[in-house]
Amino acid sequence: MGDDDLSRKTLKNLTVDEARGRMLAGAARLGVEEVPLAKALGRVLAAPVVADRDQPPFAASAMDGWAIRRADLVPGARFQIAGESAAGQAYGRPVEAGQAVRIFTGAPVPRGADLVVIQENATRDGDTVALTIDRDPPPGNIRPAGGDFRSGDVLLTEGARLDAWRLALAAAAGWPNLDVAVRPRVAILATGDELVPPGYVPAPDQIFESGSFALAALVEAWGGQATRLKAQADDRDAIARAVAEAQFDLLVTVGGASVGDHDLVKPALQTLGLDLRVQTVAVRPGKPTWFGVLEADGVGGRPVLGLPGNPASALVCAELFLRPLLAALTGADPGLAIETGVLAAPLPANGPREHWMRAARAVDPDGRVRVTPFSDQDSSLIGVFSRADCLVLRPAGAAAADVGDVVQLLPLARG
Ligand SMILES: Nc1nc2c(c(=O)[nH]1)N[C@H]1C(S)=C(S)[C@@H](COP(=O)(O)OP(=O)(O)OC[C@H]3O[C@@H](n4cnc5c(N)ncnc54)[C@H](O)[C@@H]3O)O[C@H]1N2
Ligand code: MOO
Repeated sequence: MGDDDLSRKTLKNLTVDEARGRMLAGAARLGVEEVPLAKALGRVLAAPVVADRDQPPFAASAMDGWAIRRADLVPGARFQIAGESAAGQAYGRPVEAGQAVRIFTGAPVPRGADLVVIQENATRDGDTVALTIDRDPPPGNIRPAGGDFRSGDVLLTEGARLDAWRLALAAAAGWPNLDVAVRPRVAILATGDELVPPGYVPAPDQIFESGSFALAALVEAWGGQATRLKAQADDRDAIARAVAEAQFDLLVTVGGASVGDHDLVKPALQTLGLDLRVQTVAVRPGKPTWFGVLEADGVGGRPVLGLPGNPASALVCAELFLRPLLAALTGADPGLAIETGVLAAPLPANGPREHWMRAARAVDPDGRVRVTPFSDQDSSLIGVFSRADCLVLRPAGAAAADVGDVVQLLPLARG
């Protein structure tokens, strides 16, 4: 067998890992741009965020009360009130022996003071205050300077996806703008004579197009900019024209991936110079999933992911392949966030294709995640998918499994 025959043969029936490896092989961050912090949600950091100041920048009071020198606190002690330290308005002088400074939560603790007595334990009388505590709070109700983070600390690393808490950390470190990966432009093309957009009147042999809506939503959630191209009929020239006119960094097609007479997406893209890298995958659902690179423009090639038309096939393979691709194109970790659970229902032995079953999770009173795969796993069922919150992995050739067996699962981010 020549090299060409060998490589062509091995494009078919690839394992999920092999297929993903081929898809990720040439995928790297597309570019970097600076965005204001308030616009950075969901973006992937292209440079670390480093603190250039301690937080808090001063020893700060954790409570509303009175700052004193701990050694002065003897039974029956009464203190001279020397002034006030509020958040944003520090008391400028040191606390002397026998003095107390009125202090509020978040305010700088004046030099000399090493204890804040909460105001519930104080009795003020004119210029003096009597203080008592029954229990000495170990850190003196004082938060040390740099207790949250210190100048020089790496707070967030390159490749981190910005969520609410990471944005708060960058803001707390004083960063108004962040360097982030450019969002890949992802064009989504549905194909099929039978498809009409929601809102149109379908002929009796037509159905409403749904795949591109779900895929666009996933692309946006996973850090890309989605454009839904106008769906095309099963027409090689029309498909090729639509792709040739579109602007994208990554093309995702849905439908027309299989071997039928009307499955024309690959042949259409081959007229545009498609270099096929994955032809089929040993996965259920989603066997006809394919991947290639459009090299017609001679600039290194733009990736194309071909998803099957069956909704469950398209959406399972989006999780397995599209999400990692988008991660790689933005410099984020392309790994799947696999978790484990125990089966709440028995499963039969699996066939030769790795099976990702639509399933629902629940947490036991004892804290174990129990997972129930839906009984009907047909790849056409949108209703089942809409009730799933995870995919259970059944490895190729897995033996029958019982209630209580541990399985791997991929959580779905539900709204
Ligand atoms: N002889 C064989 N037939 C089939 C094979 C095979 O290996 N040999 N594979 C089967 C598998 S597995 C799958 S999955 C499907 C997928 O094939 P296609 O990608 O070509 O999908 P279509 O034929 O275009 O559509 C399948 C199904 O999904 C509906 N569809 C398509 N696009 C959309 C959309 N955007 N929104 C909603 N629904 C969509 C379409 O109407 C069909 O019902 O092929 C098997 N056949
Ligand atoms: O792979 Mo198809 O997605 O089984 O129906």
